[in-house]
Amino acid sequence: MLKLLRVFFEAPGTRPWSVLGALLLAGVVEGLGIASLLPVISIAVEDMDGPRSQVGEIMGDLLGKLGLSIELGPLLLFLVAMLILKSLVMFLAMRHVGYAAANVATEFRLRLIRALLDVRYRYLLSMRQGQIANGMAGHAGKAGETYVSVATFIALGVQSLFYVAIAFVVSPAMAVAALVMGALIGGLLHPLVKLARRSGQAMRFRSKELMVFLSDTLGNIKPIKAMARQAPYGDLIERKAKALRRALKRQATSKELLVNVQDAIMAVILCGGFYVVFRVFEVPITEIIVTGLLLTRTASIAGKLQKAYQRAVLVESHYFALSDMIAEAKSDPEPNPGRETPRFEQKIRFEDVSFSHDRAPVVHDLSLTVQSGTVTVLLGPSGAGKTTIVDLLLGLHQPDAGHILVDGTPLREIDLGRWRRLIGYVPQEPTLLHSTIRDNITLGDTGLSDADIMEALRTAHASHLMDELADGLDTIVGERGGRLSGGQRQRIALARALVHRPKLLILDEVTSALDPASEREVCENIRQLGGRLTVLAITHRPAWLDVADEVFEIAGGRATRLERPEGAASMAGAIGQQAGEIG
Ligand SMILES: Nc1ncnc2c1ncn2[C@@H]1O[C@H](COP(=O)(O)OP(=O)(O)OP(=O)(O)O)[C@@H](O)[C@H]1O
Repeated sequence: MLKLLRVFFEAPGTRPWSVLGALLLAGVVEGLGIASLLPVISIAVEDMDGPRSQVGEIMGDLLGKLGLSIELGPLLLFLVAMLILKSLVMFLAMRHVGYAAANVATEFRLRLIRALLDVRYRYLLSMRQGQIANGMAGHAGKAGETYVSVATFIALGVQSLFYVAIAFVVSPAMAVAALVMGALIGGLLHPLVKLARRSGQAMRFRSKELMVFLSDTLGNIKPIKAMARQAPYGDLIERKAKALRRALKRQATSKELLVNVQDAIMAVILCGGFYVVFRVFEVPITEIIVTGLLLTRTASIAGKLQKAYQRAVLVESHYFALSDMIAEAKSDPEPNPGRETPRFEQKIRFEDVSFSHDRAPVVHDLSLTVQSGTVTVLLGPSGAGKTTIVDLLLGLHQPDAGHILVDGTPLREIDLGRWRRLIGYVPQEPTLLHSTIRDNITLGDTGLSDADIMEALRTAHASHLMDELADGLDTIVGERGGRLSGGQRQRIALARALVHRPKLLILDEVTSALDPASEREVCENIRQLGGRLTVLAITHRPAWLDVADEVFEIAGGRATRLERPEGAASMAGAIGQQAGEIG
């Protein structure tokens, strides 16, 4: 219960106190309306001369102060006015709850994205994309639902509190009896509520598992189809889907059990309670009718209250799973202790750098130098550690030993944000956003003009692409850039890396999907940037040889500088040999 109250008061993007204030106001107004029933009923049964209840007295005084006489017409008008006012306040409060639910889902999604943008890179590597997608889509939507259920539960709770309070004033004995009945119902249903909670958690776990798996499936659909593995793969999916189906069935059972057992228990307890109360206590006729009405209404609200609680319990695990996901990501932010501003005017130096992802070292006592304004190429067999070296230079990983120096300043003393803003980076498998070419190149930076974009596209040998596409820069590239060829995707990714005029351009197998002629042109364009741009390229492609000033072979965790005594031909041989090893 406390956990659910936390949802109401702590959910992001909501105003709990104003909602609570409106709910209380609605309760007061409704209470006044109901209390005005007492004199109405007294008049109806012509009981005005008999003993009047305390509430009847109070209402009489209040209506007198408002200038209303204790007559049926004005009393009914007052009752109707109060009930309409209550509906209006309730509408405003619950509409606010609906808006707040939309805020909760959106705010959670934004918080998760922001947390992931700032998290330590190693943490991101350990997360599965499907898990994140599930958090964004499934959990966030359900978190909004959780909020609505909790707020509805609180609204009904406030309403029933007012009913019970009035019942107390009208007939304390009946009110006590009602409370005892409520406690009995709650106590008897508690095990079923626990069961519903457990089945909700199991369903969430299974559904997350299946979502992650389905999202991975989409990433693997091409090889599955290419090798005609649909049938066995379909069986695998079915086994996982069956586990979710079992969890859903258990959830359906516990839900229906709760609803129907609740109705049965309530019927028994209410009838029994009424029998005892009416036999033991002699209650005036007006009080019997009013408290009867109040308690019937309270019982119906208690039923709704129970359902809202049950709904909240079923979906709360999504809310807390997402909160935990965000808290976990926030608890592992990327370290950035450095304060120095890098200039990068001379060189980058790796000095005896060692690093391991797990236990086995990937980079071991590695030393190499990248001179500013040159093109440096890293070669090496697959898995040799080339991408890891680049990741170390980007500050995504920290060396276990040794130093990376930028113009003599250790990278760990340099502010990583400022350092990375000097870098243009194209990863091995560039993935484009499902958006326009403009968005893909600027990544949301509105300070970049179309002229900047076109210049970057020219350097990436992709400006002619704009003439071929009907919508030019506004062309939507499709999911993961699926509407473009592999080579076109790489060129857009290259333009993205060049558009903010970096000082250091890092290219990880960037021309691997290009035809030799396009590759030569890209290399030549990059060569022409020489002097004001330093290029560090991972490649197996001989075309890079013509533009490389330095070539390092990465093997056994170390870098060996390849000499160029016989000129380009021997280097081409070396690169060709590397490419052969990879192929
Ligand atoms: N996140 C990681 N966790 C554990 N091991 C990793 C991780 N990333 C890479 N490795 C391992 O580190 C080694 C070097 O990987 P890296 O990607 O740097 O090689 P590479 O030379 O760039 O290979 P390729 O040419 O195939 O891209 C490999 O053995 C790889 O399995």
